[in-house]
Amino acid sequence: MELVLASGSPRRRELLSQLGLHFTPVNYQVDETITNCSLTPEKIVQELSIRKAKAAQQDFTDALIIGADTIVFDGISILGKPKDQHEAIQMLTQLQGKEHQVYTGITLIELVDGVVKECKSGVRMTRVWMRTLLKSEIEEYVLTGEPMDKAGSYGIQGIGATLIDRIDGCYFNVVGLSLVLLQDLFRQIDKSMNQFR
Ligand SMILES: Cc1cn([C@H]2C[C@H](O)[C@@H](COP(=O)(O)OP(=O)(O)OP(=O)(O)O)O2)c(=O)[nH]c1=O
Repeated sequence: MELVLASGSPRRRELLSQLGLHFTPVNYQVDETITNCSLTPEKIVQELSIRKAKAAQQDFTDALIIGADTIVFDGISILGKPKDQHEAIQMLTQLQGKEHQVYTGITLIELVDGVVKECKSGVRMTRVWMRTLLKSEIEEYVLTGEPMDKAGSYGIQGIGATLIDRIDGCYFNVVGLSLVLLQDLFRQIDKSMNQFR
């Protein structure tokens, strides 16, 4: 049985490697549109992590597939990755000087002989406090390019660290993959990470 990470995110790949796991990274185009506007942030990341894990199913027969999704919620709107620099500036203007929440959903699908044996999902939320930012600081940060592939338009693990006052909850959840949640999902389906080391 092989471990498959259905994600194009370099952060998620680094985090799995950090655990000493051997895995096959794959990246499929998944429709991330949410049509049901009444879905909670929890339900959205759960649903999208399921879609991402399912997309990889077609190419494997015996595998443990990981899918994940991260969004930012400030109590008003749900923020994904910005579509351009203008939107990144808008998001950071909205988030600065207050608290927001980062939600990451993870789904594990166990495939045996091409059939789904187990499918488990979980969600973690981390509270993040961003300091007050000057317009010029936001513009300078966006020009670094760092925000462009990140939910909420910042990366806590990079230059974005200088924008964050404090967090409450799992740091890795903000970066895109709560490792303690991943461990818990392995346990729920009676799998050990050691099998993939
Ligand atoms: C808030 C925040 C998000 N992020 C990243 C994590 C995710 O990679 C990304 C959110 O987008 P996602 O759609 O969750 O993931 P992705 O498009 O990067 O990869 P894939 O769908 O193929 O798995 O934002 C950071 O790296 N640092 C942060 O501080």
